[in-house]
Amino acid sequence: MNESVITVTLNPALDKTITLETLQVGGLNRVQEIRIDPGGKGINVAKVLRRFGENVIATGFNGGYQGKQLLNHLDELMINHSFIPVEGETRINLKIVDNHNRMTTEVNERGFEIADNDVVQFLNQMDTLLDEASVLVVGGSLPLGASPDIYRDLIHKAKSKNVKTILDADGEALLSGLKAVPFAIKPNIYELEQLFNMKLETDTDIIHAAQKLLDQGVKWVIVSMGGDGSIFISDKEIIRARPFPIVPKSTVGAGDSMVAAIASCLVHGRSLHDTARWATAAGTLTAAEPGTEVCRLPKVIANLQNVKIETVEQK
Ligand SMILES: Nc1ncnc2c1ncn2[C@@H]1O[C@H](COP(=O)(O)OP(=O)(O)OP(=O)(O)O)[C@@H](O)[C@H]1O
Ligand SMILES: O=P(O)(O)OC[C@@]1(O)O[C@H](CO)[C@@H](O)[C@@H]1O
Repeated sequence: MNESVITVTLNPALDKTITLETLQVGGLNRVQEIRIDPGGKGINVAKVLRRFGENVIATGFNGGYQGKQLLNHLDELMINHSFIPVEGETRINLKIVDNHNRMTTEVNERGFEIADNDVVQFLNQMDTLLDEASVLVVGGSLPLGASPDIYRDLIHKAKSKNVKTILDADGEALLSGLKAVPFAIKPNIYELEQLFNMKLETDTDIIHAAQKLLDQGVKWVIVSMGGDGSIFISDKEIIRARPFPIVPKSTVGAGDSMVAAIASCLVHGRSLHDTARWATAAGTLTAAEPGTEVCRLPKVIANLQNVKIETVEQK
C-alpha cells in the first residue's frame, strides 16, 4: 500500500452544473444539460488521487440530506471518507456553463454552520489520521463558525508529525494557513494578487511575489493562470509550464487536479520538474471534462510529454 494522503474539505458541496447555449442575465434561460458531482476542493483532489491509484482519505464536515448524497457519490467512486456529521445541510454550488462563450459562472452557497464541539471531534480525528499519512491537503472556504486559524492549526499539527502539507485557499484562510508555513501552496493568479494586494502583470511580477513566500519558508509555490498555464517556483528552480491544446468544457476542479498531482508527486518523491509536467497535464485534462468531472491516469500519462516546460533563469 502507498503512503497515504488526507484531503480536508471543511465546506464540501454538491456541484450542480447546468449548461446553457448563452447565459441571459435577467432573462429566461433554458437548461440544455445538467449534472451533479461531489465537489469542494479537497474532495476533487481525492477524486483525482483515487484515479491515480493513491491511498487517499477525504475528511471534513458534512450535513443533512445533501450530505448523504455526497457520501453516496464518494462511495460510488470508491473513495475512503470519514466526515464529521454536523447540523444543517451540505451546500449546493451552482456552476453555469455558457456554451457559446465557453465561460463558466459560479454561484457558491455559504453552507452550514459548525459548532465548537464539531471542531473538537474533527481535530481529534485528525490526530489519528495524521499518524498514518505522508501528505495533507487542505483547501477551500471555511464554513461559518470555523475559526480563521483552523488551517494554521491543522498545518502545525501535520508538521509536528512530519506530514508534508499543501494549502489551496484564498483570502483569510490562505493568510491563516500561511502562518504555519505549509510545504507547498497553489494559488491561482487572482488569489496571489489578492494576497499581495497588487496587480501581477508579468511572469517576473509573479516570480517576485512567490519569492517573498519562499523567504517565509514555503518550499514550493505553484501559481496557476488558467489557459496560460502555471509557474512552479522553489528556491532552486523556476519552471514555466504551458498546457497542450484542448477544448475547455468546464475548468471547475482544474486547479484541484493540479493539487492532486502535486500530492501524488510528493508521495513518489518526484522532482519539481516532473511535478510541473504531472500537475499541468492533470489540470489541463480536467479543464477538458464537463462539470466537476476530473482527469484520468492513462490520459495524464499519455500527455506528460505534451506539456511545454521552460526553465526560467533566476535574476
Ligand atoms: N482554458 C484552459 N485551457 C487549457 N488548460 C487550462 C484551461 N483552464 C485551466 N487549464 C489548466 O488547469 C490549470 C489550473 O487552472 P486555473 O488556474 O483555472 O486553476 P484554479 O483557478 O485553481 O481552478 P479551480 O479553483 O476551479 O480548481 C492550468 O494551469 C491549466 O493547466
Ligand atoms: O467555496 P469554495 O470552498 O472556495 O470553493 C468550492 C468550489 O467552487 O471549489 C471547487 C473547485 O475548485 C468546486 O468543486 C466547489 O464548488
